[in-house]
Amino acid sequence: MSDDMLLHFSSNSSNQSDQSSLPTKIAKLEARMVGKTSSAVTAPAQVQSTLWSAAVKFGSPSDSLPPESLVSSDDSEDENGGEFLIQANTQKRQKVEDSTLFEHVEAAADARQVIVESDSNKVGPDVNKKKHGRGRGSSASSRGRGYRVCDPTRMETVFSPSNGQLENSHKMQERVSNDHPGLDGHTSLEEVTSLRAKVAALEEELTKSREENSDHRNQRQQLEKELKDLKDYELQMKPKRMKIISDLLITISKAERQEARMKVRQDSLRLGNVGVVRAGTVISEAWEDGQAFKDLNTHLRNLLENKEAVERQRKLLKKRQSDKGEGSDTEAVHDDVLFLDEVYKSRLASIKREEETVMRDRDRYELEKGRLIREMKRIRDEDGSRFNNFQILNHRYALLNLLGKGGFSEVYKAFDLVEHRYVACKLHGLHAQWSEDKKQSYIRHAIREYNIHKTLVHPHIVRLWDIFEIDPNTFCTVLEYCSGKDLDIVLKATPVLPEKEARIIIVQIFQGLVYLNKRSQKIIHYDLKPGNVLFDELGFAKVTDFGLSKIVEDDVGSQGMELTSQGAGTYWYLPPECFELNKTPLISSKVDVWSVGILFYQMLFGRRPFGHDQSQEKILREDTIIKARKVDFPSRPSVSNEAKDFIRRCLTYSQAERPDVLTVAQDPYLSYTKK
Ligand SMILES: Nc1ncnc2c1ncn2[C@@H]1O[C@H](COP(=O)(O)OP(=O)(O)OP(=O)(O)O)[C@@H](O)[C@H]1O
Repeated sequence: MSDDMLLHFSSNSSNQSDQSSLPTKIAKLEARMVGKTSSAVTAPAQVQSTLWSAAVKFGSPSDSLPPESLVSSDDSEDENGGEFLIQANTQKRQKVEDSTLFEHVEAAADARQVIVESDSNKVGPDVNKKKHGRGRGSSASSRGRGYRVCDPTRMETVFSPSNGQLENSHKMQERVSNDHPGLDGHTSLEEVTSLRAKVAALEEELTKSREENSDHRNQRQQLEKELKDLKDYELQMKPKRMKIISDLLITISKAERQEARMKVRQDSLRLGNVGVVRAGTVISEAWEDGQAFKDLNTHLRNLLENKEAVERQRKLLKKRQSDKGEGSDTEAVHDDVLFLDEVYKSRLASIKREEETVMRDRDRYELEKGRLIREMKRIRDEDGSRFNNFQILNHRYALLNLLGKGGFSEVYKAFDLVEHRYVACKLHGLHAQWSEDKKQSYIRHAIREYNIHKTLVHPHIVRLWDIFEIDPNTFCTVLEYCSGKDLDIVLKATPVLPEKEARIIIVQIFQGLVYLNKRSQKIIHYDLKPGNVLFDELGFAKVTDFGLSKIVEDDVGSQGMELTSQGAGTYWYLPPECFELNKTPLISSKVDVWSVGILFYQMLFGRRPFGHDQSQEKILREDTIIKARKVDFPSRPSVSNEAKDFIRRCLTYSQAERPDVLTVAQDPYLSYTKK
């Protein structure tokens, strides 16, 4: 809005001030219209142009007269139309005059509002928010009126900030009153008074907002300082907190170690221990059975003696009967013999039942003995380990107790003090006496394994979190911790699993394998065996150990990739093609299919189908797997025909005919969908 606005307004209102002559003018115009003189169009056109100009300047589009309507009225050749035009224009003019007057007062008020707002815009974000709320209300009302767009830049040209905007708004108001006598009325004075009150209230609010703003700034500074102090404190406390957590974990682990050793001592008394045996000058270790085994053996011996005694008596009875011959009182003798024989038979049956119970107990003790021997070995390995004193590795992994020792590594349960979770730290040690070449080859192998494993993220594959060097001869890989033991330990405790349980394990392994085979770079695990299937606390099966894994390159033909590391792996679980000696074998994901078939068989029948009782060396020497053309199933335990057929498919001798991982994954036997 500018001075133009006032100018237009005053020109318009001067027309209006000439109201006394208006009826005369109208009469004249009507007379001309009746005579249809050319001037009949001119006079209303002037009125219209003034009105239009005023309307454009002040009226909202909806209230104002659009030029077309004026023109079309002008263009009308109809007599009555001409008369109507004059009346209509007169009414319209009156309307515009009224509205411009009203609009003008409001324009002044809004102008002040804008000034206050533009001032408050400089106050700060919080105040702005408040003002925006109000601003939106104001602009909405402007929209209703149409033309009064709250444009601070336009307003500033009228209300120069040189002497203070609010002062200017007062002046503006005065100018509006002076320029337009129509505003001197009672209503406009009231309006002005109310506007002044509004301005005063807004000024007060502005002052308050400024104060609030300054308070907020102070508060913010205070909070920033507090945050910084907290961060400093956190930084200072972090090592202390780590220390407290690791101390607590160490206390728990020490208690666990003590408990484990105590249990081993107690179990040793019951089940046996490793004793030192001297044979001349040679000292060796040998297992000595504990009291439970001794008692069991005594019981068995007694039962055997008892059985022999009863059988002896039975034989004598039969002999006596035959010695007495035909001449005796046959009927009475016969009854007596029958009676005694029945007593002996009954006793023998009872001895047999007792023997069976004792044998079952012995099997249970044997399993406990196996667990005890493993635990003894673990404790011995833990005691002999150089990592057994609760070190914190890489400033974050608190080593706790040894989980087990593999061929070249020790696996410790550990706590990640940064991520606050249990992990398994696998410590790979290079033997000091190894040649440099062997060390380098081992490191290359481990890095390769790490590079394969680190990219694998799947619920049925153990996660690899980290790798770091401990010293030139030792490095550590950090794995997802699986608290539920591995399948090897499970099968040693319970050699035969129910089909349902075995099947769900196989399904999970296949889900992991499908993931490996759907990646852009397919992976053959190549070392699937019970020890490489771990369970988490919820019982989810997870595949681990990618030390022998192969990445299938893109350019590999349909037959598979060349097996360059022949001889590695665990022979019970490898398919016939891996033992091919005449040429370099070609392998594919079908290797893993065979291995899972063996695993499934072992879970169901408690033994491996090929070379179960043979050593690795004997399997190789006797070509056990090369001869493994057909799989046989024991009659017990009973297993479904579907399971047997599935195993047959996995153990298809011919590599070409054996299904690959993705095909087996579709096998109906593995499907859990409702039929
Ligand atoms: N991520 C893990 N979570 C829990 N326990 C684990 C984890 N990884 C390995 N273990 C346990 O640590 C022990 C040693 O594992 P490792 O893989 O070194 O031995 P292995 O498989 O017996 O030997 P190798 O790999 O040399 O054949 C095993 O008892 C295994 O169950």
